[in-house]
Amino acid sequence: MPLDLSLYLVTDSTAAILKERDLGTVVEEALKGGVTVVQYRDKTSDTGVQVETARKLHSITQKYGVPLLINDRVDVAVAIGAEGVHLGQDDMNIKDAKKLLPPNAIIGISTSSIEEAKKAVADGADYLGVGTMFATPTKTNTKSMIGTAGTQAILNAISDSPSVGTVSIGGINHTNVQRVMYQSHSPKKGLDGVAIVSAIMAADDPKAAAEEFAKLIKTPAPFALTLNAPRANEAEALLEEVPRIVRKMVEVHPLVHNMINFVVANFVANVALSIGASPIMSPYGDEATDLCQFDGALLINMGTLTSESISNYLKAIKAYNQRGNPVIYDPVGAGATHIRRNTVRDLMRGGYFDLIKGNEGEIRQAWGSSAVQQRGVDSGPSTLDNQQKATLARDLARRERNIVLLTGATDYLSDGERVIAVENGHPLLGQVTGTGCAIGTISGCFLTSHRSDRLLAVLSGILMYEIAAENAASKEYVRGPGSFVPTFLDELYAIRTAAAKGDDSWFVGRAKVREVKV
Ligand SMILES: Cc1ncc(COP(=O)(O)OP(=O)(O)O)c(N)n1
Ligand SMILES: Cc1nc(C(=O)O)sc1CCOP(=O)(O)O
Repeated sequence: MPLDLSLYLVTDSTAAILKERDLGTVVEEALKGGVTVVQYRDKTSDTGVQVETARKLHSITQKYGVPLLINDRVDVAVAIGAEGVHLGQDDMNIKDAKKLLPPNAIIGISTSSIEEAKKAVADGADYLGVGTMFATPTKTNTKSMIGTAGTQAILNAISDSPSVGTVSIGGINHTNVQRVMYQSHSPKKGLDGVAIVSAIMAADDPKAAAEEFAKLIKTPAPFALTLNAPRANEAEALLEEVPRIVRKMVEVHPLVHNMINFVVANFVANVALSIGASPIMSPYGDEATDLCQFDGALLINMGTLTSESISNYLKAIKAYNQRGNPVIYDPVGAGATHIRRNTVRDLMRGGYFDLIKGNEGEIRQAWGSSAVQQRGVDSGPSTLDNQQKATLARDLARRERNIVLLTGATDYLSDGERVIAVENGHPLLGQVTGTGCAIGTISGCFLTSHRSDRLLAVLSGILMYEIAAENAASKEYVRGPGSFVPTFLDELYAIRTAAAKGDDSWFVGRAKVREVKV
């Protein structure tokens, strides 16, 4: 029987999940919906009951040509002639199980670390259950929550073993399954499938639930990043495109939905209006289901975080992710408090960000560096040299499979392959609140209007913004931050007006951009 791990059902006979229903009926409905493997998992029943139940399930799975695996109990698998077993780290080891099972039996093993995964591969496992992906009420005594980043690290570590299958388990549902598959992918090895308990077993209609999973697994994530192959003289090649991308953004007149801190909301809305976009400021997560229908971008800026913010952010991220519209994350003050550090972790687990934008301290926190302690929202003294900043931006973008912008006197922008350094801008930008936050909004406008190369889209936005700042600062009547702000808005408006007329002279010879090799 061929092993297709793509939609792997793990049974659960507890009242909370199975309710009053018959296990065999629920499993059969799930099989009709497209489940490709069934694991009978029962941690409490006596051996006799397990053998009887497993035999009944086997008669059902055989009708659908789908393998039945038995959780933990090699003896039960042997007794009923099941296709294989799924073993935990504390169960019988693979070598002993192989002695008891027929030669072609499938053996899977639970793994939550690189060491466990490598050992399982060396011991001859056919596939690995990799988890726990996300927290789940189905199993609360899980060893460690590894998320997509931990899963990707495990896949990377065993990428020289292409024949070993992998499924992710824990908290996977219809909303996150595409992101789990997409963001867990390491350069050489991806997941073969997902293992699901409650999202199918507890569903009112297990057949429909399985059908929906099967469809989602076959379809690429709506936000899947197309990596444009680096070209010779990459920075120059990108620059040629910038004026056209700015013109396009002005024509599209994108909507940008800002969930932004109250300190800067007014300034940021004015920046968006000046460039020709349509801003809406809405911190209310339930509104996102309507707002995302306008196919604009969502900005999450957690500058003035409150106890309600996180659930509102997660609702909005879910709505925009499902629709495939861009989501930008500005983890303001990410390392300042333990609440913000946890929020970064929870939001990154909770949804996909097309762009993560932040200063050095914030990007290091998003990466998961343990020793980040920010004072307020400032980055604090830099501990990284320029090459290390470029590498950090590249590594985070590669791991998250998105775009990362690390801001500073020099901005580093990466899609995980290319790294572009931008040295435009003016010191007065650092004297006004909201100028950094507005880059998130600007990026949203450009990501909405140019979707085929997200790095180029963000680069175009930064250049429009920072060249306008230089133009404003150069006016003789600008004496400091107070006169800079209105002049800056005027200069953004001037570039937007020129672009609308097809006049690209604002850009000629102005970009200070280079490619960084890391
Ligand atoms: C595919 C898959 N992966 C992991 C598990 C682990 O669950 P469980 O049996 O509860 O735990 P351990 O026995 O591994 O400690 C699974 N059942 N299936
Ligand atoms: C059985 C199991 N094993 C896990 C692990 O991490 O090893 S998590 C888990 C439960 C998964 O249930 P649900 O799909 O309902 O979240």
